[in-house]
Amino acid sequence: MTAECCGYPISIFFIVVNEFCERFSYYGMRAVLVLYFRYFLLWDDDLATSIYHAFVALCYLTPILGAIIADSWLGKFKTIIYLSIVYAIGQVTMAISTIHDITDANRDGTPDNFTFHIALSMLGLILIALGTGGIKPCVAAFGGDQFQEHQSRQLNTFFSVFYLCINAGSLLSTLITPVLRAQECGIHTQQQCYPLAFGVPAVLMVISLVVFIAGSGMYVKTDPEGNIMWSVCKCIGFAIKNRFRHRSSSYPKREHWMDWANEKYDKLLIAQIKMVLKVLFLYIPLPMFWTLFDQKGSRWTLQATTMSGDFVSILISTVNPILILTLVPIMDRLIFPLIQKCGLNFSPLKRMTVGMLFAAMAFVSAALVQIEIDKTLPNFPSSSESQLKVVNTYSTTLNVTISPNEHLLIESFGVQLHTSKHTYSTISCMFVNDFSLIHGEQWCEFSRKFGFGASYTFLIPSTVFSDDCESITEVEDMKPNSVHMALQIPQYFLITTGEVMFSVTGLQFSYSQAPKNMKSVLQAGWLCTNAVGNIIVLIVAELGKLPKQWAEYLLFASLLVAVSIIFSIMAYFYTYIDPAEIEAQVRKEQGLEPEEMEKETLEMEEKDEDQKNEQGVKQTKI
Ligand SMILES: N[C@@H](CC(=O)O)C(=O)NCC(=O)O
Repeated sequence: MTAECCGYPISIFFIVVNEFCERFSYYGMRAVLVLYFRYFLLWDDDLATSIYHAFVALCYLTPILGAIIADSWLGKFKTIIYLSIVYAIGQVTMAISTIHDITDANRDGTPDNFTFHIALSMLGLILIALGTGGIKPCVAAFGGDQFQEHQSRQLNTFFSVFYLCINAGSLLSTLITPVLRAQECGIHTQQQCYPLAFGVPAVLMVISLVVFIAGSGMYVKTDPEGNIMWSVCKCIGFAIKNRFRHRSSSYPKREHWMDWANEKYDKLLIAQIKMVLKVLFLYIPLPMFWTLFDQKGSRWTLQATTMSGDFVSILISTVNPILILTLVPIMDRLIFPLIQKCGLNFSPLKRMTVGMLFAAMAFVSAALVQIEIDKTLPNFPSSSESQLKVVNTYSTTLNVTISPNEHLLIESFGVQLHTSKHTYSTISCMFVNDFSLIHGEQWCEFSRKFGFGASYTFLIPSTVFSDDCESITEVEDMKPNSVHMALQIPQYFLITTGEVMFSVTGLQFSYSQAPKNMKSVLQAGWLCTNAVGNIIVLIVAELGKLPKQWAEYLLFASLLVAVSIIFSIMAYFYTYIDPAEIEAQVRKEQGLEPEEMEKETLEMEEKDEDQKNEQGVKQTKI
């Protein structure tokens, strides 16, 4: 019997605090990672973005490794501890790799040996990906293991609270670590403080580990049952081979193709594999949701850069966790109970379908915003056009004729300021409020707000300093961004509502439909849908360039609607199961472990019928 508080096992307190600290560590490090690549390692945008995406994809591929280790070898508890140690070492390695003084022998403020910093940071990132991905399927499943049969309502609430902790950690760290980076620190020279920005997440990871270990005495720990993954693969392989051997129509058909493993494998294992395969089959369309969802970090952020509003990047990266923190309680406490009161069965798979439709609507909203933005963007010359700018400083209007077949020779001008030889300069700046021209003791100052996205040309006559600053003419080549970024709020609201319906429910569903010894494996399968979704984004971004961004948004929205229709059909034919009951039935048929079975039957009878309805559970025999 585990210690309880308000109907919840006390041990889950340690698990949710552990998750909060771990997610703080992960998202905090991620918030400054691209900046570190760009401004510390001095990589270009493309390399920085590619390595960043490769790292994120790796983080969602390693869960399968963690699940195999947990379910087959070490058990969830030990796997979480060992991989958290690897994770913390990775974070510390990463933080050390950002100390510029280590290789700054000439003390000029920049590292002298970039290879050292690159090698150390790559090692750190690999360890972090192994750690964060490895523990990810185990922590949620381990949290679920703490609940007993009669606590199914509390179990659902746990998954929501778990998701809240993820987003609280993400929100705080996304706000804090960029501020830490902006501080100055160093031994020989003062530079932007990357060691602090990466060091604080490393400390949080150590705290996360300590909190998890502190709860040791209270956890329900289930032992791994041998190398389950290997047995599963062998059993599936045998069923396929056996089916092929008996392909002639003279052999009687079997109810399920996995029944062709009956000759050699335990009925219980076959029943468990059937449960897992049914859920994995249902996962096939799911990556499409993540394909859209993960574009909020790329396409939508880029969209925001063409809109007006200050502090865009900080606000944008926190909109999602802020909305999650508000929407999860509203959904759990208000919307879902209300739907249930109306007598509607809003089962997990229906919620996930509706979640997908919300994500599709978010992309329609993004397309509408894009159409508004496009109206305000300047027309850039296409690959078959040139653009001429004629600045007429003559005292009267001139006619310009352009001969269509004439070839233009475009000269490039020097771009250095403060030298009299150069006549033309281009400066791109952020937050320009003051702009001064200085010539010896004389100066002209322009003090006003220059809009984001705008481009200005200042025509300076040769007489300016003998005449006066008024003779300078300012031309607005490109208008400032005028579509306000507040217009993005509906799309963020829609995608986050979709996330709550899809992701939180998917997490619960993956746990509830998995046999006891394969819970982490199914969590890993669930996380893999995210990795595949990210890979689709990379492929589509590379291959399918549509001429108009809004058209691409609509294409993604239509694809997700099509996928959600397919998913709803698959979901219609899916029968919710209670894995424990099926396992007990199989054991009964095998005449095994009577005492154990009696206990399970008793527990099942005690189950609250209402709680079953809430989950839309229909008992069935596989
Ligand atoms: N909403 C995201 C967090 C974020 O993007 O800030 C989320 O909950 N992700 C799930 C996770 O496990 O990190």
